[in-house]
Amino acid sequence: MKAIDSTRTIVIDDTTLRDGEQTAGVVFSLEEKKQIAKALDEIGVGELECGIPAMGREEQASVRALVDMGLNARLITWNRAVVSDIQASIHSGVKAVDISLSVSDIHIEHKLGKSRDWVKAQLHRALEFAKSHDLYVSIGGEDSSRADLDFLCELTEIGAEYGADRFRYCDTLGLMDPFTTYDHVDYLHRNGALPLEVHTHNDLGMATANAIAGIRAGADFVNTTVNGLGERAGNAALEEVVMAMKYACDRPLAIDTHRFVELSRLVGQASHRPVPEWKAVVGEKVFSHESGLHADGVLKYPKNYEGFDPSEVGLTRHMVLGKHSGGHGLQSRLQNLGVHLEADKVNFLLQQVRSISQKYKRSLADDELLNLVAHPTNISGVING
Ligand SMILES: CC(=O)SCCNC(=O)CCNC(=O)[C@H](O)C(C)(C)COP(=O)(O)OP(=O)(O)OC[C@H]1O[C@@H](n2cnc3c(N)ncnc32)[C@H](O)[C@@H]1OP(=O)(O)O
Ligand SMILES: O=C(O)CCC(=O)C(=O)O
Repeated sequence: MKAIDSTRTIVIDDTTLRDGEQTAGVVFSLEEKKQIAKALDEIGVGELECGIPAMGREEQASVRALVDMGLNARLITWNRAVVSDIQASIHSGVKAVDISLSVSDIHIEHKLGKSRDWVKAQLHRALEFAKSHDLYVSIGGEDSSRADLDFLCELTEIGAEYGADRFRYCDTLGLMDPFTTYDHVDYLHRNGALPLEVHTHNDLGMATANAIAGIRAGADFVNTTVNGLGERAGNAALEEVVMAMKYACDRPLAIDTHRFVELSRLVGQASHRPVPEWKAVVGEKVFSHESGLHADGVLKYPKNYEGFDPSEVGLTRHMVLGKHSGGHGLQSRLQNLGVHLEADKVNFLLQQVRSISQKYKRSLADDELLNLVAHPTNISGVING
């Protein structure tokens, strides 16, 4: 497995506004799209895949409105390998397009009803048109992970000949594991003729791992969505890929992570897909500590049980009292509340905390703890609600 060379520039192409909005039932208003685009741009995301102009006038107007914001990020649209789709993108004002074609035999036969030769000819036609309009082009290899890798290499050669800028390897159905993703992308990196982009889906829960594997194997562009929104089980989550690059790969990207939670909540609301409390990196409770040994460890030195500081992504730490608590965690909580008890009283209180937590199947609030300190033997009398 290769280390990620520090001289490589890895570009995030975030597709919250395209694949994210393709999530069944999700629609962003123009105002929401602008807020999301602005926030992504401000934190340093390099590219935004921002819509599908072929859908019609309203989508074109929203892409145009994003273009008019004058963001630093490159705006790119999704297009079939069809001249009229690309024309619609030009009409919307973007200077970069993803030109997508199904590349697996399954799709070529059973979706397009065509042949590999048709795919090559269609790509050629679309590229000639796009390049005659000076567009930056990523070739979108839909269903690449089920395609013949040598056919993909052939497509990159056609792409290079007609001026395409990169090839997007798509695990469209999210069927890959990181090891095979690595092997495929590595093969294309060594034998293909274009820089690579990876687009991974989460159907087997491996989108982020596969995105990282693709980068390790040589892809310089990676697709993400905020909260991992996207078709079916979603895409690789922006916040996960960025934090994994920093902490799993020792290769931080130039992204301001402090606004991840703000961005996550914005997209959660706009998509009507609230963010689960346990969502990796941005879930409200992913820095909550209840278990005795963990709480003790965190109180002594947070890095004992936290991979990074919660403030780095805009979260805060919660110390929770419940069934699994230990004496140090309880003592610390009491001290924060201005209560000082001897060790034997703390031990007794801890047993009461356990009983309450088990009986009511939850943790204890501060006022319940204070009530318990005042009335240590009256368990049912100290509980809220
Ligand atoms: C894996 C992905 O996420 S790819 C992105 C998919 N995103 C979307 O589909 C969302 C937006 N899509 C749309 O608004 C519409 O589907 C449109 C505007 C693109 C096309 O609409 P319609 O013309 O009504 O066609 P419809 O979607 O029903 O069918 C798709 C047609 O495009 C063809 N097609 C599909 N992909 C491609 C491609 N990459 N290149 C060329 N043709 C394609 C299909 O074979 C079918 O053609 P047919 O009519 O000859 O059978
Ligand atoms: O660019 C493409 O070809 C399709 C991208 C995509 O959304 C996918 O394959 O899942």
